[in-house]
Amino acid sequence: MEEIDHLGHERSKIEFDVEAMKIVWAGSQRALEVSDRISRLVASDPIFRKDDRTILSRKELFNTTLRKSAHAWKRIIELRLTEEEASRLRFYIDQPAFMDLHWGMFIPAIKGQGTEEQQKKWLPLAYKMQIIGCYAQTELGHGSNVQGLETTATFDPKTDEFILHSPTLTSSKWWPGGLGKASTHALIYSRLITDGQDHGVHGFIVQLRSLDDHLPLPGITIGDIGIKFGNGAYNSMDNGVLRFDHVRIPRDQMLMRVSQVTREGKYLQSDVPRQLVYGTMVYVRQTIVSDASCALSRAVCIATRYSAVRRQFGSQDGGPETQVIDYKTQQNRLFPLLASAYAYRFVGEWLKWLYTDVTQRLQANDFSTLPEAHACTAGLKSLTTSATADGIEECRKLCGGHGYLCSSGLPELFAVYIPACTYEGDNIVLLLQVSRFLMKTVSQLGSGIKPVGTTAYMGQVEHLMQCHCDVQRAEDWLKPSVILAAFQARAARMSVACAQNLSKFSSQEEGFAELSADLVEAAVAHCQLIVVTKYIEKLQQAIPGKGVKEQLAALCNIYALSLIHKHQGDFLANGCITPKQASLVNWQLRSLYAQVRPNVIGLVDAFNYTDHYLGSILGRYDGNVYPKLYEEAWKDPLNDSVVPDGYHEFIRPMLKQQLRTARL
Ligand SMILES: CCCCC/C=C\C/C=C/C/C=C\C/C=C\C/C=C\CC/C=C/C(=O)SCCNC(=O)CCNC(=O)[C@H](O)C(C)(C)COP(=O)(O)OP(=O)(O)OC[C@H]1O[C@@H](n2cnc3c(N)ncnc32)[C@H](O)[C@@H]1OP(=O)(O)O
Ligand SMILES: Cc1cc2nc3c(=O)[nH]c(=O)nc-3n(C[C@H](O)[C@H](O)[C@H](O)COP(=O)(O)OP(=O)(O)OC[C@H]3O[C@@H](n4cnc5c(N)ncnc54)[C@H](O)[C@@H]3O)c2cc1C
Repeated sequence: MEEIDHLGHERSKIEFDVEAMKIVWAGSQRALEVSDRISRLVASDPIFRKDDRTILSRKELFNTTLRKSAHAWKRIIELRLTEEEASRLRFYIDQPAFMDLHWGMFIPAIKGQGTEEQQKKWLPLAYKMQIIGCYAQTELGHGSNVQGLETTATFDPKTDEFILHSPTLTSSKWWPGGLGKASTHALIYSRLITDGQDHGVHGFIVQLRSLDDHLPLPGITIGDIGIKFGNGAYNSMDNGVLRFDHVRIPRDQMLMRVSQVTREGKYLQSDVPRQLVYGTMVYVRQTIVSDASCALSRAVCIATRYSAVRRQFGSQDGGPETQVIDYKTQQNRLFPLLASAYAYRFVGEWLKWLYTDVTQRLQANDFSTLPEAHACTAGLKSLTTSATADGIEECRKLCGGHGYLCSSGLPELFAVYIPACTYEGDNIVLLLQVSRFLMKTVSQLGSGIKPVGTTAYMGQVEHLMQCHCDVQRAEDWLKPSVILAAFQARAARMSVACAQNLSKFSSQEEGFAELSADLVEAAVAHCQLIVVTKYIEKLQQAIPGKGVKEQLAALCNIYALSLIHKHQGDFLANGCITPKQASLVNWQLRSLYAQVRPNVIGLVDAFNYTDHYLGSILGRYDGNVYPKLYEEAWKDPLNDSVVPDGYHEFIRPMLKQQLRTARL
């Protein structure tokens, strides 16, 4: 049967080169080729099917995780996939699994915190999957406050061993992914005690399960922590609980790049900063920013295609009703999310560069950029995941009732995504780290230390405190210099106001506690400025392809102006813009929406997602929504029988009872 493209009319209107945009989104021609090839490989392999995920029991679901992971690993070896291809394979399989923590945290932690000797011993085993590792930091009683962890690792000089122990219930490790059922080893974060002295939290490699029969080793109690939010979703992951009862490990299993314990039990600290113990979190937070663009773009792709298919009201003379995407309210909700997906893509690319740069510097013992790398990864992780979680839910609402069906793909996407606001650092806790960094920057302004990198704008603080926005007409809001000046003035004024208010308290800590809500808002303003700046810098590069740069520029303006509109309270209260200028923002936004409207299907096609990856009937590439929704409904297990299983036991007696009552 001939396939009809129900979105063909939309595609015929596109004014830019979609293939060229695909390259921009993927990062390079080669990255697009890899992505395209691997996504098709996954889509065509029945073991990677995922359409039944929301109706599987927890055990069945976990079993598919094991099957998919083992099959993926087999394919990686058979096809000799490169690291980049393997990571694409993981992405398109699209099921959280213990492998994520093994490759995403266990291995990076050994690389970042292990000595050369330790890396030589453990990495080959981990790379060949002869051991499976997880990252066990969080405890039942403490997650955000890492310094508050209670697990102890006490050195015993008699045997040259550490004794791992969980002294209280709240010291039980709780949450680590892969810990519950799959991992054989863990990187355990615990307090190091030598000679009765507590040296704070350090990392230790600990074997948990036998490599022969997978049973827990003596002294170890271990299991899964239970069902999490939503059907399917993150329940494919075995987040675990773990307790130690005086478990002994050799001394050389403490990761010793940052500090060491000698054979005699002496504690030594190298000149590497203590914060490197937190280095793996910096690495993962950076990856989470790029992941945000993927999750948001996926939801936006579904909502955009469906909004072009869906029609409500407005039929003239019996003609078709209006496509819901043509309602200005729909555009005002959807297009800023589309723009955000592109914005997070570009800031994610930049953050990856920043992380690579700081890693190279660390290897050369240059620690100067570590505080900025920490602030940027923490802040952007927080900003992008919060906006993405809200954005996915908005996309569900943009799809009306059908968005609530699991077959829309949106409920599972939302459920799997929202913990990103919590894991790798609660978003508020992370923004408070950014605000500490900002307050330090402001306090050093008079001391001759020139702010650099993402805080360089603070160097012009005197100008930023009194400058006036130059906008007279709506089109003036299209000038990058005008947008940047407004965002810089807002961020600087909010930070300076916080610093001034902090100085009114007798202690810094008291001030921080009291003003934390304002400090968080200042941190958000700073992070939004980073995203806007990096997008504008991206547009200064050569971007080939007919109309591609124009579309990206329109989206950049939508991103920035929709933020000014949303946060106009900040901009107005701090005198960065006038009420008249705020209203011109809306005029300009409407005109930008009209400019991108014919191109939105092209802009989501450029993500190059397969129907398998999208996992959504509403987001199908061909827009053939209604017949497929109808077909899908009949596949529900409830429809296996015409009369439901409980009819004779429950419904029939009720009906008969009513009949008898009625006769009475
Ligand atoms: C089948 C295919 C196979 C192939 C597969 C291939 C690839 C797969 C790859 C997979 C995917 C890749 C990656 C993804 C992996 C996983 C992601 C998915 C799931 C997520 C799993 C979740 C894991 C976790 O959640 S782990 C636990 C995370 N926990 C936290 O984040 C805790 C948050 N708390 C903290 O970070 C800290 O406690 C704190 C809040 C920062 C406070 O710390 P404290 O020491 O008390 O600090 P302060 O006193 O405030 O500060 C002291 C000083 O230090 C500075 N600081 C703080 N942190 C850092 C840091 N990280 N780096 C540098 N500096 C830091 C701070 O600013 C201060 O500085 P100052 O003294 O100058 O002011
Ligand atoms: C799906 C998932 C997977 C995870 N995987 C892992 C893993 O693999 N390994 C691992 O070690 N951990 C893992 N975690 C744990 C995760 O890292 C922690 O849950 C996270 O760091 C938040 O810590 P918490 O749970 O202690 O939250 P809490 O700190 O208890 O937060 C509770 C509330 O208190 C607020 N709050 C806390 N401190 C402050 C403060 N100083 N100022 C203002 N407000 C504050 C928070 O904003 C939040 O609203 C995972 C968690 C989840 C949900």
